Amino acid sequence: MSPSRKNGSLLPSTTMVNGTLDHDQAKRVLEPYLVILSGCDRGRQFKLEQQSYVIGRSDEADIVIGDPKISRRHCVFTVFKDRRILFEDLQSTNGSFLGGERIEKHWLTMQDRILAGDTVMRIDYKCYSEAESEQALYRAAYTDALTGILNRGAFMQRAHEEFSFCKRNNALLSIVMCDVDHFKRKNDTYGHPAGDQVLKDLSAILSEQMRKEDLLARYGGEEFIMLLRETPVDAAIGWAERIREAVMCYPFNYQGQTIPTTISIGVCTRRISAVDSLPTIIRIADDALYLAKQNGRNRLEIAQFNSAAGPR
Ligand SMILES: Nc1nc2c(ncn2[C@@H]2O[C@H](COP(=O)(O)OP(=O)(O)OP(=O)(O)O)[C@@H](O)[C@H]2O)c(=O)[nH]1
Repeated sequence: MSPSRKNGSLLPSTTMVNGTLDHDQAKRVLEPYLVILSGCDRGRQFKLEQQSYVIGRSDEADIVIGDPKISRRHCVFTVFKDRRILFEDLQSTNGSFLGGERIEKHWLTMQDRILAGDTVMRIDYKCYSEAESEQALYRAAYTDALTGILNRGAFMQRAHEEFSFCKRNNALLSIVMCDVDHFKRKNDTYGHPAGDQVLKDLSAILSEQMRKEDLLARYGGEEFIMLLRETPVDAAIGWAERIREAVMCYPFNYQGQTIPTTISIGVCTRRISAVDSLPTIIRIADDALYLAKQNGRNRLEIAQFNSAAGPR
């Protein structure tokens, strides 16, 4: 099956027997994918199954891109029945570009590379198995094998982009670190696989509580890190308190054994200025987490600042 050119777009063609596809053909059917070629989401790809996809930074977007230079609702890809795809910019702040020129509306071909913020994307037509093997490579590089959430390296890469944006815009940022209390004891009491199950369930609880536009990663063994965009300190505290309670009330269980679990949390909220650095903000959140441990665990501590230089 080779893609054929029609109405200016490259479309996949498929051979059908009696109007239907046999199993092998079905496996080779080419479907449209949105592929992210560069920027903080490089390597991600999304199968375009719906009629339209809004791309943006906010929770309301169908495809959320972490690039801080992308608008909350930046652009939309509309997939027509004949599989042609129309690109439209949604009056984004920084615009969308093709070949160096700002575009509002454009019928896409597979050669087109759209630039939005620092993100370059294009449409590709792939069969399921090809897309699956590429997704597997992406997962291995950017996600944690046990929990499926971002790994530390991928988190730092994205968090640095977000941090640079916050610096330029003097924006609010919250870093939340959390760590399972007495996790070694759980491994010792219930076994390592039970400990693994706790980590998987915990990451699912945290994921559920996150907005799509925020970041969650496994930072170390039983330590997780979250970056909350534009979140004032009261909202960050309320959110952290909710996850602490959600974890405390969750019936963690492994092979019939109940595993009571709590977490300690450190929160650092900061309006980011030119003097700030991401490692420092993370260290301060980690110090607050350490304090939460010292003060009895199953609690949260908030890092306090009295100057641009650091915490009180
Ligand atoms: N099951 C499991 N255990 C892990 C994993 N990664 C790290 N650990 C264990 O997590 C435990 C962390 O123990 P500590 O750093 O002593 O901390 P803790 O027992 O949680 O005590 P506090 O943090 O002070 O409440 C160690 O026993 C590690 O072996 C993992 O992927 N799976």
